[in-house]
Amino acid sequence: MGEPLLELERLSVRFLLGRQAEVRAVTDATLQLRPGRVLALVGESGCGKSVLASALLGLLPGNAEVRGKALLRGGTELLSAPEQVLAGQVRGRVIGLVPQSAGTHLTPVRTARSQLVETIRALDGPADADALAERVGLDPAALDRYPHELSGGMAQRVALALALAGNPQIVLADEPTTGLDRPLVHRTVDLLAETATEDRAVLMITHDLAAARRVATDIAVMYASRVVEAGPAAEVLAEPWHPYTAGLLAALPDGGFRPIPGHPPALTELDRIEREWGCVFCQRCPDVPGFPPCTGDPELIDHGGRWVAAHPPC
Ligand SMILES: Nc1ncnc2c1ncn2[C@@H]1O[C@H](COP(=O)(O)OP(=O)(O)OP(=O)(O)O)[C@@H](O)[C@H]1O
Ligand code: NI
Repeated sequence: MGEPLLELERLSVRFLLGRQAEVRAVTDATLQLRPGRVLALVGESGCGKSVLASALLGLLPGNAEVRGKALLRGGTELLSAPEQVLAGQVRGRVIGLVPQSAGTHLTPVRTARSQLVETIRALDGPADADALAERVGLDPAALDRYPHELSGGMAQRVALALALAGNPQIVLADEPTTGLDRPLVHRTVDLLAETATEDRAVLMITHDLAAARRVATDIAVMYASRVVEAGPAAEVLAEPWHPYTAGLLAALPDGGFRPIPGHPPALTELDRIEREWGCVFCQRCPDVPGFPPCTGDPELIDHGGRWVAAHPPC
């Protein structure tokens, strides 16, 4: 496997809310994104996925406290890089973003083409608008439409073309399939997966485990700010080691529609919960039978390329 394009080392984000209240949104996230790979970052709403993405792009609000490292191949450390570097060298050029609800990010009064051409120009992109359209499976003639004239699937393709305009090595897609019907979910994630090539990787943030199963080569499962399990997607999804991953799978239609009882803890309570219980999932853990007891250690441990916290394989 190639050298990682992006390596996160203990990336942590806290939001300071005043009066000593803190939201622990991301805790010690350690991940590698390698060329040719599609890494799905999955987990329930509110577990910290989008905050992690915003941290990489330098788009967090002023009350965020960020720790750890996010190293790009070539040496740039994103978390300490000045805004000038992120704006001029990283966003769009090394990391292309496919935003949630793609259509709403397009300017309504201009054609898709004029927006794509402008983006290509601003990023000194190597491909022209028609070539980018072809690459994402869009008829170049559709670029001459206004956003309201594009179907949901076309708008997704335009968004992906915009993300690819600066020929980035990393495509970061935050919930690219929200609000789409199943066939369109499939088309969108397939298209994303196709952009992962020998020199490019995709980081796909989603709570849609079925979409992740369809295209991800690697998966990282987040719960209450922490990555609790990570590894090759096929292995993790066929035989999860963490009871939370198992719980997510059981909640899928083909897993029997059995949602995990209870709710994730409030992110303001995580410090206390970890002091008391060791692991943030323990309060819901006993509800998943058939797993060895929790060690109470929230650290993600590497077992030969598969990573799991608190629940080592037996
Ligand atoms: N500026 C902020 N100040 C305080 N808390 C914040 C701020 N931004 C986000 N949060 C909190 O951080 C937590 C993680 O949010 P995040 O958006 O990363 O979740 P997510 O996993 O992406 O969920 P979803 O699937 O709903 O997008 C949430 O509890 C959210 O309320
Ligand atoms: Ni546990």
